[in-house]
Amino acid sequence: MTRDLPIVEVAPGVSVALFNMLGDTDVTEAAGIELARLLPADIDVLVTPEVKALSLAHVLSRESRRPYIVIRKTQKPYMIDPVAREVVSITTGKPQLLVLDGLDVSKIRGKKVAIVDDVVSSGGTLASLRQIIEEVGGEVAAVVAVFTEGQERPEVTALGHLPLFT
Ligand SMILES: Nc1ncnc2[nH]cnc12
Repeated sequence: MTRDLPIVEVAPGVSVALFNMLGDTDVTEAAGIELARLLPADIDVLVTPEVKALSLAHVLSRESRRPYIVIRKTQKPYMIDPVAREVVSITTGKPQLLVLDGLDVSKIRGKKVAIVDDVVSSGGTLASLRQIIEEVGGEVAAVVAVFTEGQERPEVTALGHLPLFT
């Protein structure tokens, strides 16, 4: 399976080969099935940030038979005691929020968690996700992504690596 990735400038002097799985059923299915094979057997729950990795988390959940929790980018009125962290992501450039609904805390506390993302690049999102998960008593036992980008990330289980153009 091949895709041509457009080179997009996301900040002055920083360009990425943009990988957007949203709406790409074939890539999402293939990547989810492959990553499910690489998932450690003792993982209890998957945690994913909205929105680009959401359908990947669905496939991983189905394949691994583990539930998944979505960390939102905005706080919703229906959330109970939300846990929030600010993050600066490479593709947005602006500070954004990551918010865990308090209702999901009990699904993470005391559990072995795998973080699921599409691309791990600067690691900003990953660091904030870790903080939220650890703050509510979860253990991050794996990080899985379709691609790492830029620097090498031995702690991330990925299917490939993308260059960062600086
Ligand atoms: N190359 C990329 N494509 C999509 N999202 C990204 N986030 C960071 N790098 C990215």
